[in-house]
Amino acid sequence: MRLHCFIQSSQSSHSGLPLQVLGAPKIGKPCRLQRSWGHLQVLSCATAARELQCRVVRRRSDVSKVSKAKARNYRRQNDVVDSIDYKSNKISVHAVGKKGLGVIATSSIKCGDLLLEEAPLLIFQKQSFDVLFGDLQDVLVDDTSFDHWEESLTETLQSKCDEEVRAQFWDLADTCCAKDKTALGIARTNAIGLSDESAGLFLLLSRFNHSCKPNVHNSWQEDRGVQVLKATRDISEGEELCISYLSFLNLCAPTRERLGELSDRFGFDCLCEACSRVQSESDWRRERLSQLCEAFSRDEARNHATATNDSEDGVILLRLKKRMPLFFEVKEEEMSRISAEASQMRGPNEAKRDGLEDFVESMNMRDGLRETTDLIEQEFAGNPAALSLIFFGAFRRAAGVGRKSAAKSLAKAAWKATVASEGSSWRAELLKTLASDGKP
Ligand SMILES: C[S@@+](CC[C@H](N)C(=O)[O-])C[C@H]1O[C@@H](n2cnc3c(N)ncnc32)[C@H](O)[C@@H]1O
Repeated sequence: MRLHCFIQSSQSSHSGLPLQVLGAPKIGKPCRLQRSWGHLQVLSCATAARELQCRVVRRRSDVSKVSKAKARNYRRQNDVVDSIDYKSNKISVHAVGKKGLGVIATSSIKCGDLLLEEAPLLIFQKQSFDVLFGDLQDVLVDDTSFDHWEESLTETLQSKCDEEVRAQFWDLADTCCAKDKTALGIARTNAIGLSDESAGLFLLLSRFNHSCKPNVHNSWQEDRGVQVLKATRDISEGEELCISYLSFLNLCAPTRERLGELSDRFGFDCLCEACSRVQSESDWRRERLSQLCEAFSRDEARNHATATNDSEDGVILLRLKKRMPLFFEVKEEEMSRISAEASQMRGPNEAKRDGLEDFVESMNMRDGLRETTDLIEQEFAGNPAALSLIFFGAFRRAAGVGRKSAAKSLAKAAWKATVASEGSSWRAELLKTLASDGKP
């Protein structure tokens, strides 16, 4: 059953979801998002899609006058492309063949260049996760729930967003619907996990397609309320800019598994270069990388793989984790604990015996790191976000067994890689401190 059919057949009425309006976070000024969310937050829409070095350029002067209905059909009537063109001297939205629209480099870009900082248009709270990330069939089973969400979202957009932002929202891709777009279909296609507790929808970030060999890294910086996008390698003018919809550990799965995951969770057959080329060598390298990753960041790998139980909540959480494009999945509180532990590093004899001996036995850290960084170079063009994950895992291991000077060097390497992939985030700041004196 298609989503649009379902809407037409539904008779239920809107019972109203709690909504909150927030002022838009100011880029550059720290702002902590409110915790007392309703199901859905709407940030001030006039300024919701703030970008750095990137302004919205309207190629068609009549787009802001496009009604919702027209906006829904806009892409069909106009054969895709160019309804709205977000342009800066570095990035621009264009048609990229079968993938629909995508983001293209309009000039050459250096590794570590900041491409975009964007605040979310919508923030969804945990209660929305099943409708956003659950199986489409399950969402369609309960028509009351579907209508409830559809009407709530539509009304929110209508009442809280100006016409221009509404047109941009309705212009986003909706891969759930065969015919007319729905607000929920757009949200399901474009919403992105921010944490275990929230997801967001971004107007420009939504135009970035996925690649299993991404050249852009996006990180959610909660203290500033923005997604920060940075180039993970040098990029030539005209190249498509792609993020990863999968976490790093999932990117290390063999091609067939990745294709299955992307098809199951996102409903598309991946056309990226990594999935299109001859796969055997790449699959071998990724398999080896995932073994090494697991050794370096054993805890995160375990959480990532098993952060579920048989409950529905557990399954949704696991799906969310798998689609969070975070390479560096460590919470702020956990980082504080780690840094506190690191500041009191104990000698090897006092080190905990919970598997660390196995680790030291089975792996020569230096050789392991060299092999890992070589593989990341070959498979992911030296992606600094992947490197930061590895160096941070190695730092934790070294700190855990009391190898203080190795731990400091690894914290320094993790700090540099984090700055390259995220900028001066709180994680980078903490790593910098750990690299200098081991204390937060
Ligand atoms: C968040 S949107 C990305 C922007 C979208 N292409 C557009 O036209 O607005 C996600 C959708 O883009 C398409 N897409 C993204 N990455 C892709 C890839 N690697 N291969 C094929 N399709 C892709 C899929 O249809 C997917 O559901």
